[in-house]
Amino acid sequence: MDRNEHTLELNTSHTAVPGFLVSLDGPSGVGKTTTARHLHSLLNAAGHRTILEAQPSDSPIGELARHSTHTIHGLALTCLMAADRYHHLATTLTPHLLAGRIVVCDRYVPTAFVLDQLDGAAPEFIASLYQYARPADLFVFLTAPAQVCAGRVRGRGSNYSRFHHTNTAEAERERALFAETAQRYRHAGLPVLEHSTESSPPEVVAAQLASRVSAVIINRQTERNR
Ligand SMILES: Nc1ncnc2c1ncn2[C@@H]1O[C@H](COP(=O)(O)OP(=O)(O)O)[C@@H](O)[C@H]1O
Ligand SMILES: Cc1cn([C@H]2C[C@H](O)[C@@H](COP(=O)(O)OP(=O)(O)O)O2)c(=O)[nH]c1=O
Repeated sequence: MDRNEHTLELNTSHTAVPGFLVSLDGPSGVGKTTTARHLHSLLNAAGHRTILEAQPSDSPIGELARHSTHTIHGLALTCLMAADRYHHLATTLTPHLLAGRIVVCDRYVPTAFVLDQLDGAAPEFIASLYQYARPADLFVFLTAPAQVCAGRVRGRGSNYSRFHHTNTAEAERERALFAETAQRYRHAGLPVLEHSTESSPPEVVAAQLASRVSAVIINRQTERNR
């Protein structure tokens, strides 16, 4: 086992907490925000008390992080994103989870493994930085080919972040790092679900994902009630 896998495995006491954290990660333009919104509605409609959150968060730290990718680089940006993530966990995610809610989070720690590496941070450093962050109960990785993601980013417009890749070569580097990160998480025994957004419209992608996510939530609830 290498050091990253070890660090990823350390923190598993969260499974005793009543709520359920579903994270959605994947390359820019893959459809995280669109899918997360649909998933939130579908899970609520299915009777799960669900909250929609996103990272960077809407706190002052998150707003600074979101709009600083052109002015803050490297380890400074890595640490700013981590400060936002720990603050978001303490002030928002953990209270919702303790109240037994399902939280859908648009980006979580897996994004750090990709974007912070693109900005020069070593994976060992990223793993160590997040050793105290509660793992998600289900890590969803949305997938699509790089040219599809880059095309969607171009079509969406309003690309204020350095990580909104419109160029297929950059999008491919990002896609490959997300695939590697999903593999790293799987290897560490964490619950990973990969779901393609390539060939179906957002409502269909989200409906298929909602039924996969619901099954995992119900399974967890059954285990807890045993
Ligand atoms: N399944 C899909 N099929 C086609 N287009 C999609 C799909 N999901 C999202 N989109 C579109 O792709 C663009 C990027 O989606 P968005 O949710 O903003 O991605 P992300 O949050 O991953 O950057 C948006 O214009 C959105 O409407
Ligand atoms: C959560 C997170 C976001 N970011 C960057 C990626 C995003 O392009 C940027 C702004 O986030 P956001 O406004 O949510 O855009 P996106 O739709 O791409 O998620 O912040 C990081 O660099 N590291 C992180 O850990």
